[in-house]
Amino acid sequence: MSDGEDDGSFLSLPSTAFSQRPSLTAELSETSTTSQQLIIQTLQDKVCEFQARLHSEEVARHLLVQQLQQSVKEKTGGGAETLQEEQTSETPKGVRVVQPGADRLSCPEEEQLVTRLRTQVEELEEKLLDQTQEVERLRSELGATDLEKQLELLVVENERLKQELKSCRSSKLQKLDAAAETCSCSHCPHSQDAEALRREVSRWETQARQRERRLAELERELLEKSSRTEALQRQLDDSTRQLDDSRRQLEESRRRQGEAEQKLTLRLQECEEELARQAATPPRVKYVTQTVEVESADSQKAVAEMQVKNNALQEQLSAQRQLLRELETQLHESQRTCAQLRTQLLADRGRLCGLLSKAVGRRNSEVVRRLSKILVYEGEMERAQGQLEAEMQNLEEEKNRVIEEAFIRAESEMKAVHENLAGVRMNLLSLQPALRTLTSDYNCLKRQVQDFPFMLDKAITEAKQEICQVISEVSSTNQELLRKYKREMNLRKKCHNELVRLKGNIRVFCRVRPVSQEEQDSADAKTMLSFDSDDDAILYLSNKGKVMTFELDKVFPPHATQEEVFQEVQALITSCIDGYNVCIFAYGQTGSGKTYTMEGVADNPGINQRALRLLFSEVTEKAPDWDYKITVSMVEIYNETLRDLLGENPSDKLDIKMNPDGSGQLYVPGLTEITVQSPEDINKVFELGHVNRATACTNLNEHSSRSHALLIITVSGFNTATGNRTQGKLNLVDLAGSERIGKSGAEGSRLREAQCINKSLSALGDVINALRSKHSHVPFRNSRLTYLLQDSLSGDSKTLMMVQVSPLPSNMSESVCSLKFAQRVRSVELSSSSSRKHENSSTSSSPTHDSVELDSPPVTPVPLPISRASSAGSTLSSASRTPSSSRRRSQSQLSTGTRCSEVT
Ligand SMILES: Nc1ncnc2c1ncn2[C@@H]1O[C@H](COP(=O)(O)OP(=O)(O)OP(=O)(O)O)[C@@H](O)[C@H]1O
Repeated sequence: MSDGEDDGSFLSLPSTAFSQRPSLTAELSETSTTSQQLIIQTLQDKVCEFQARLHSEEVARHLLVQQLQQSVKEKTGGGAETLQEEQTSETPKGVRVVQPGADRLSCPEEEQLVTRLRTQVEELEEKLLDQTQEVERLRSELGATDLEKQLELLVVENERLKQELKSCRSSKLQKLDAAAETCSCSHCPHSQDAEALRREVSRWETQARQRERRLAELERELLEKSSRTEALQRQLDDSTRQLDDSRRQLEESRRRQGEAEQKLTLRLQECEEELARQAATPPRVKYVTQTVEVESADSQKAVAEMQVKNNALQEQLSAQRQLLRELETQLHESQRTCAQLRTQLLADRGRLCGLLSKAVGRRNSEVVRRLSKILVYEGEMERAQGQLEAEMQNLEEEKNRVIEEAFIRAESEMKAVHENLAGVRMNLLSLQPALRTLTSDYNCLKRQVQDFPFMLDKAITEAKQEICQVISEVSSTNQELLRKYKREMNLRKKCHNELVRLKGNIRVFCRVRPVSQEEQDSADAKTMLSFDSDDDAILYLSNKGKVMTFELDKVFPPHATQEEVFQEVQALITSCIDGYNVCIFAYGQTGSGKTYTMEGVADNPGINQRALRLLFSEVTEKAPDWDYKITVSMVEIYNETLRDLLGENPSDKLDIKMNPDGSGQLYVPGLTEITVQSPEDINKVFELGHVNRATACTNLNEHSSRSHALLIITVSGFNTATGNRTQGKLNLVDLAGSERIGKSGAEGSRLREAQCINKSLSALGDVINALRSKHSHVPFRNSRLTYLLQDSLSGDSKTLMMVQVSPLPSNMSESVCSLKFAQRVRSVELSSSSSRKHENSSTSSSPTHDSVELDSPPVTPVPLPISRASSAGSTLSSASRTPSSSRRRSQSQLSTGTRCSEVT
C-alpha cells in the first residue's frame, strides 16, 4: 500500500480531467463534480486517518514487541535472540510485518487490535476501489455529448429526488398515521384538521403526479424534439453533403467543360493553322480534315454530356431546395410547438410555485426544496434548450448562407458555362463550312491518291514508250547526221577544191620587211615601196622615176605582225588535217626576212611554231572522234645534198627513193620522224634542228642563207566513228637566198653554192610552171628540193609562195625580180583558172591546169653543169625579157630541165 501523498495525487486526477471539459458543460458538471470531490475528499481524509491510526498502532506494537523481547531475553538469556531473528523480518519499505509464529508471543488484545485494523484496511481498500471505479465510470462518461450527459445527470438526480420525496412522503405518512393512532378521536378538531390536511396532501399528490406525468410528457416531447432535431441535423448534414457533392460535380463539370473548351480551342487553332498550311500546301489537306472530323464529333458528344449533367445538377439543386423548404417548415412547426409547450410549462410552473409556496410555508419545506430543485433543473433544461435552439438557429443561418452562396456560385458558373457553350457552338458553326470544304478537298485528294498508282503506271508506260521512240528517233537521226556529215565532208572537200581551184592552188603573198635601226641611220634608208590603202593586194614600187604596180594575193606591209601573217595562212595549214598536202615557201633575197617569217625569233615565233601549235589545238578539238598522230622531220638541202637535221648524224647524206610497196610514193630512207605530242615537244624538235644545223657548218648565218631548210609535218588521222583515215603533209620551206651572187664572179665553193641554189630554184619554177600548165610531165627530179616535195606539189596539193622583199633602194633590183616572179606566178594561175572556167565547168577533186607559159624564176645566172648549161643560160637571160619571149623560154627551159633530169 502506498503512502498518503501518492493517494492524494492519484485522487486529484478526476478533478483535473473535469477542468478540461468544454465550457458548455462546465456549469452542469460543476455540481456533480463538487459532490464527487467532496466524497472523494472525505474518503481521502478517512484513509489518512486510518493510515495515521495504523501507523501509531504499528509503532505501539513495535514498542510492545521490543519490551516483550527484552523481558524474554532477560528470562531466557541470549538463546532466544536467534529465535526472534528467525521469526521476524522486515518488509522492503521498513514496515515490520509480524509473522504468524509471533502471535504466540503477543497478548490476545493485540491480536484483536491487529485483526480489526486489517479489517478496516480492507474496507478502506474496497471503498477506495469503488471510488476509483466511480471515477473511471465518470471519466468514461465524458465521451458522450454534453446535452446527453446533462440530461442523464438530470434524470439520475430526478430519480434520486423522487426517491427522497417518496421516502419523505412515506415518513410523513407514518408520522401522520402515528399521530392518527395517537389521536384516534374522530371528533377531535385535530383529527379534522389532519383529515383536511390529508386530503389536501392527497390532492397535492395527485397534482404532483399530474405534474410528474406532465413533466414526463414534456420530457418525452423534449426527447422527441431532440430526436427530430437530430434528424433535422442529419438531414441538414445530408443536404450539406449533397450540396458539397453538387458543388464538386459542378466543379468537375466546369473542369471538364474547361478541358473540352480548351481542347476545342486548341483544335480550332490547329484547324486554323492547318487551314493556313493547307492554303500553302494543298496536298496535305486530307489529314487535317480527317482529324477535324474526329475531334468535332468528340466535342459535340462532350457538349451533349455536359448538357445532360447540367440538367441533372439543376434537377438535384431544385430537389435540394424543395427538401430544404420542407425542413424549414418542419423546423418552424417544431419551434412553434416548443414555444407553446414552454409557455404552458411556465404557466404550470407558476401555478406549481404558488402551490408550493403555500405548502412550503405551512407544511413541508423539504418538498419545496425538492420542487425548487426541480424548477432549477427545468430552468437548466430550458437554458440548454435555448442554447440548442440558438445553435440550431446558427446552423440554419449558416446553412441558408452556404446554400445561397452555392446557389449564386452555381448560377454564375452555369452562366459562364452557357456562355462558353455558346462560344463553342459558334466556333463549331463557323468551322462547319471550312470542315465541309476540307472534307470535299480530302475526298477529292483521296480519289486522286487512289487513282495515282494507275496514272503513275500509265505515265511510266507512256514515258517508256516515248523514251524508246526518242531513242529510235535519235538513233535514226544520228545515222542521218552521220550520213549528212559524210556527205557534207565530201561536199566541203569539193567546195574547198573548188575554192582552191578558183583561188588557185598556188597562192602568192608578199611581205615587206621593215627597215632596221641600222638601216634607218644610213642614207639608204628611204624606201621605194608604197602600199594601196584600199587594196591589200597592191604594191607600188618607184624605180628610176617609174612607178611599178604589182598585184598579188596579199601584201603584208612592214608593220604586219607575225600573227597577222599567220592568220592568213592558217586555213591552208589546217587543211592538211583533212588530208591535203601543203607547201609554204619563203622566197626572196638574203636578208629579206624569210627566216623571220618562217621561224621567227624566240619571243615572236614564225609560221613553223605557230603551225604546229595550231595543228595541236585542232587535233585536240577533234580528239573525241578522231585519233591523230603528228610527226615532224627536219631536213636541209645544201648544195643538192639532203641532210637529216633531227638524225643522230646530221652530216650524213640522205637519198630519195621510190617506195618499194608499189604505191609510187617517194620516201627518204633513214629520215628521222619525231612524233610530237605536246607543244613542249615542238620546242625540243626546233632546238635539236638548230643545234644539228649549227654543228654541220662553220658560219650558221652564211650557211642558212645558202641552204634550203625544210620542216616536214605529217598529220595522220583516224576517225573512230566512221573508220576514215586521212594523211596530210605540211612542208614549210625556208629557201636559200635568191640574190644574184654569181654576178660578182664568185668562185670555188661559193660558185658551187650559187649553182646549186640556182638549179633548185629554177627547178622549183619549172615544176610550178608544169603543174599550172597541166603538162603531162612535171620535172620534179630536176632538183633535190622538187624531188623531195613531189608528193606535196602534185595532185590536189596547195602551195603558198611568200615572197619576201627588202624595202631598201639598194636591194631594189632584187626586189623587182622577186615581185615580177611572184606576179607572173599569180597571173598565170588566174589566167588558167579563168580559162578553165570557160572551157570546163565541171568540178574536179584535183586542180586542172591549162597549158600556159610561165617565166622561170629570176634565179642567179650561175653556170650550171655541162649537161644543162645551155638551158640554164637561157633561163638566166629570160628575166629581163618580154613576157611572151619569157613564156617561150620557159617552155624551152622546162623541156631542157626535163632532159637534164633525165640525163642526170
Ligand atoms: N618583218 C620583220 N620584222 C622585223 N624584223 C625583220 C623582219 N623581217 C626580217 N627582219 C630582220 O631582218 C634581218 C634579216 O632577216 P632574215 O635573216 O630573216 O632574212 P633571210 O632572208 O632569212 O636571210 P638569209 O637568206 O640570209 O637567211 C633579221 O635581223 C631579221 O630579224
